[in-house]
Amino acid sequence: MDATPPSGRSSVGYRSLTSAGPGDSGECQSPTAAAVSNYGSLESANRVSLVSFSKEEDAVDIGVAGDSSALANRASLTSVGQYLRDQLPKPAARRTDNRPLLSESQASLGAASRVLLGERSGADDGPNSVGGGNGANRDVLGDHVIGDGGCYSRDLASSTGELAGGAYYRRSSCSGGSAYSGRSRAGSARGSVISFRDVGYEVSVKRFPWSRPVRKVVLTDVSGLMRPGLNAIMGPTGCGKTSLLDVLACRKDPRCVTGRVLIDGQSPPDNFKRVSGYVVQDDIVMGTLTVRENLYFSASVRLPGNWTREERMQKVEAVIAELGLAKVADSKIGTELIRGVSGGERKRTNIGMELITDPSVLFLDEPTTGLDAFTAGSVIRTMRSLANRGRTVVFSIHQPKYSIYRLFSYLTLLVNGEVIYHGRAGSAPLKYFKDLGYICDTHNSPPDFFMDMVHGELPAGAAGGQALDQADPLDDEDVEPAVEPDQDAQKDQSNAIAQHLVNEWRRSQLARSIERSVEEICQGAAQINNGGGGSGSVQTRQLSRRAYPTGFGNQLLHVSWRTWLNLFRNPQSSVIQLIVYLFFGLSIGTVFFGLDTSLESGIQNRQGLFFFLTLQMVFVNLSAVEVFIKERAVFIHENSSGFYSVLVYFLAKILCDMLPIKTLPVLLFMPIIYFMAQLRLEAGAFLFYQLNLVLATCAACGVAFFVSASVSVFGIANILISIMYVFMMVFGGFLINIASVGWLSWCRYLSVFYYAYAGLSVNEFSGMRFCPTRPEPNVTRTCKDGSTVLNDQQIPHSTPWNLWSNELGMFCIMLVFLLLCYVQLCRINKYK
Ligand SMILES: Nc1ncnc2c1ncn2[C@@H]1O[C@H](COP(=O)(O)OP(=O)(O)OP(=O)(O)O)[C@@H](O)[C@H]1O
Repeated sequence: MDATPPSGRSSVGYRSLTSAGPGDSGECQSPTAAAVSNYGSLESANRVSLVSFSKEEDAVDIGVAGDSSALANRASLTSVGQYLRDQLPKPAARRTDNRPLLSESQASLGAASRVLLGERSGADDGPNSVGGGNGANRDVLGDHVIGDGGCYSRDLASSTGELAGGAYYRRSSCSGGSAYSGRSRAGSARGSVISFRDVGYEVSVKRFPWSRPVRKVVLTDVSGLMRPGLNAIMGPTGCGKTSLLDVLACRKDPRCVTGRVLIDGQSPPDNFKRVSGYVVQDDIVMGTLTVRENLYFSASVRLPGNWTREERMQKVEAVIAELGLAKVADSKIGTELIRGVSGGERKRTNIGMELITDPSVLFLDEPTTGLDAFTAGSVIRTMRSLANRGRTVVFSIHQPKYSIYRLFSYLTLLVNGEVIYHGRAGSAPLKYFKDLGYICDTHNSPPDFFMDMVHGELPAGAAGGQALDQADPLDDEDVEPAVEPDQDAQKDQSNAIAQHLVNEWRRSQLARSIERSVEEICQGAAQINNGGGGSGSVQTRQLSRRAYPTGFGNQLLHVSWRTWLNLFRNPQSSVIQLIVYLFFGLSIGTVFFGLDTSLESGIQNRQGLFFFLTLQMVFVNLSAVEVFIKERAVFIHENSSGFYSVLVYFLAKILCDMLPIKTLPVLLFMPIIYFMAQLRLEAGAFLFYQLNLVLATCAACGVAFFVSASVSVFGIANILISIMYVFMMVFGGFLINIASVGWLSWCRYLSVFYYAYAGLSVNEFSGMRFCPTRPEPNVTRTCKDGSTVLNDQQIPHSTPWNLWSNELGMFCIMLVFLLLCYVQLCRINKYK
């Protein structure tokens, strides 16, 4: 075939896949890739990879064989001794666990030497090993036999007590050794192997809230392995990429998931979400904080409590260096108002937040979405370098450009929730599809080819087994004429092709081999469980009980610190609130200036003033409904990832948001009104006035917090809080005489307005006397006591309890709604 790129066209990026070579049968394939795509020839793959790749990036064409060869290459470039030293865990400054350091070193040394020597670990595979079993398995997971995969085989066996090196297993497994007890340097994590069998995911969908739920199948019988390296999940939009990623990351509601997911051959521990890294699609770092501050926050709450501040800082610096963020480390991330770091740097900071714990597995949901091509490339290269250091990186991606695709180690292609390919990336899938009669045009990028294929948009011939590269398909005569597509026919065709590809995959040797391997892993897991659990499962149970890496006090300190910093650096809303209070104080003080005790105006003006005061104290809290809605995504992610407990987050909001932000303006500016209006000039009465207003605003804020924690949509929350406040206002006692509403009069006890207004009235009117100052002809008017005014309004006032019961009422409303708010925060669905 003629593999020469057409002149004048950019083909540099495709060169490695388009060159002819041994085993090349016409599709986009390089000699090295072609050699390795023959799954049976593992040794030859190693040999080729060892001599072929001088650049780390090139190694990806052959998947893990490439990874291991890259490691070996590096080793040969430096020196074997140095390489081995690099692979060994560095002695910790102070041990925090009682695991034997020596056995860790021995395990790693063994692993490293096997990589260097190219030893096939099948030789010492245990009965449960991935690489063990029949030849077909060995072919499929041949890549597994070397390096990390080989470690896995030994690790699984070690957990049954057959081999030494259990410490290694515990560290690399998702039971979280690295997260809680390891003090490894950045990048020293060992990737776990995720095996999944017959995974299904179904959701109930309602067209309208009142409709009957309809079951929607999102994933069907998905099986496979995610190994150390860069594991991409690709497919057309809506095919279930994110769903599969979430199922593997244990972030989907288990009630909707069927099948089995194992981490390093064992069931994921309860705290798997906390020991693995998960980077959500939308960036959720605090925009007002710098890159370093965000990372330090993660280090403060996610690293074990016995780490010193210096050690945490070192870890942060290591992550900054690892992700190439040094130049922007002290720049703010950015908000709508603050211009911050670039999109790629923001994404890398998100990744860094997860890398702080050295997770053995890192999940990323569409990490390139919203980024330009260059930035997307730099993010994937960052992920690639993390994978090169031994991590298992699993991510969903839509349709990357070629230069990104060539960095993938493994590829999972989904269509309509089913697998059509799972295995090495590079040229291997092209060969697989070519065998099915779908040929990648020499000008086409593999990701584009996959999408065209599943959508039935391959040019005639390419889907029929004929190579298009006999003639240049971009010659004018060969360019297909633009035809208006028939949407329905196209959809039918694409569904038919998708079904055909799914059937072919199920029938394929590759799929069966992978299934057998996964089956063996599952059986191994069953044996471990039947045998009372290996050391790994014991570790898992212990870590499951220990919910958070740091204590309550430490979490509260750092979450409060971040909340404060956020408020301090984003002062607009608090400053506006202060200005509103100042304006309100001065304007109301001016209007009600120097209230007298005349019968004509003294009573009415005081009642009007108390009405406005109460109104202001309650309705100023309308803005508080956004508190939990705005941070909902951050809270869900951080809480489910084990940053802090719900109680810590809740208390931090009360201590740093509600108390200072709500009470300070009241204490500062409401005395203006008191003294301008010349209310009762007694210290006790003044202090009671302040207390009354503070409690009123806190109770109203409690109601707003409850609504904010219950609803995720700001518009709905706004309507709900308005309705609740208006309901309370109706029973406040100043718009309607409470006694006149009959049996509904009990509703006043649910009203902040009622308590606040009654408290102010009793405080002011008790003991006062209002007398006529302007005589009116033919009318005899007498003075009126304050107690008569209160009696007229059905406000009890005869005992001190009548006064203080209003404060207690507001305190109880605040407490009840805050408790309900806490319950709602706990109830928020933490599954995606
Ligand atoms: N909780 C859910 N409720 C209803 N439908 C859901 C739910 N989760 C997933 N789906 C549906 O399942 C399908 C697959 O969703 P998923 O987000 O996994 O796809 P995707 O391949 O990641 O899509 P995209 O590339 O557009 O992000 C979609 O049609 C989606 O609407």
